[in-house]
Amino acid sequence: MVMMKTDTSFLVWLVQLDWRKGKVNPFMSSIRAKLKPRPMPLNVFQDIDGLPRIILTEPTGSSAEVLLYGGQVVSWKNERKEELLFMSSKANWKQSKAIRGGISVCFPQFENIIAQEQQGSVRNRLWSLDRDPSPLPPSDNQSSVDLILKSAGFDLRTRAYSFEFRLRISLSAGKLILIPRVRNTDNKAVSFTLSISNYLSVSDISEVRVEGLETLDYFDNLMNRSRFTEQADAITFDDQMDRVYLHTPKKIAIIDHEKKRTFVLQKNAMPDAVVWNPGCKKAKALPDLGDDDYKFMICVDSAAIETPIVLKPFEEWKGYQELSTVSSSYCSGQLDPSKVLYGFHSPP
Ligand SMILES: O=P(O)(O)OC[C@H]1O[C@H](O)[C@H](O)[C@@H](O)[C@@H]1O
Repeated sequence: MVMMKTDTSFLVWLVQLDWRKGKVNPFMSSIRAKLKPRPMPLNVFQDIDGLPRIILTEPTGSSAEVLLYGGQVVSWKNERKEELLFMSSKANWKQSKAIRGGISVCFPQFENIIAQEQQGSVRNRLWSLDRDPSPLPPSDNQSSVDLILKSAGFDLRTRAYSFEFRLRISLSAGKLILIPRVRNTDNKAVSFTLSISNYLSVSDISEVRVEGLETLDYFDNLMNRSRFTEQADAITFDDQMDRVYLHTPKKIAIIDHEKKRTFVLQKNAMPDAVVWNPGCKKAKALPDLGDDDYKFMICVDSAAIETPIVLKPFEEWKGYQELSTVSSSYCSGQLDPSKVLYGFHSPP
């Protein structure tokens, strides 16, 4: 038996041998296949509600959990095992409705066109693992997962067209990245709106400021979608809020004074941002939200709402969202929000 120093040099030798023979030897091919570095298996398990759940981990100790149901991220913990996403205390974990909390995709429409399937139906469907995420490189199975939802067998009713929705979810130290892609697999042009709905966990909504949206125009969903211009220096919350901010900068900071933590949301190809907190009254009216849960959550979503995305047949749209956290001491005046939003240089 020939012993080689490394698997790689042995493989090179096998390839050269096959090449010299001008044909593929099945015996050699099977040895080669066995020696090929195998990707680590995905960490998938069934939770108590029978929902397949994928656990992502990375070397500093942070983790994320993703459900095939809805392609939804239901947990993101930092290296100190603190949960960063909000999950409703009354979330419905059965496969019938969207799960209130975590990060979900609202597609192919943001508005509530069909009463039973508010904000798009992809969050109420069982996604699959995407074995071929190309042209993205294959993902590292420990810290990344690729999901796909194809419209085949999918009753869109008001929007009967075919598409493939791919979603890569990647975890790294202090960061959670989502790359949504939509391919039009129909033979006609299609249009859609979407949002990546981020339920962030906060200490107390009255202690939260959202920065980066000042001076922008927004639609107020609580005022029949009337258009206003933001006058405040930062968004603060003392009641229900439901707004779509238009043409936002690529970075938005969500500053939690009490926790001394700032979430930084960075996004691409999704020009709008939804800011939602149900406040006390609406929280009581939502059957899958605890009465006091509104205090501990804020939704800041990456979205494309004002101008629908139009795809020609077989064209693909690709978005990007990155969530990260930085510790902050805003209440003691140490955090300069412009540094969080624009780095250490002043905005141009
Ligand atoms: O109850 P859902 O369909 O999950 O929607 C929850 C909320 O999502 C968004 O933020 C919308 O702007 C709100 O109008 C809506 O109430």
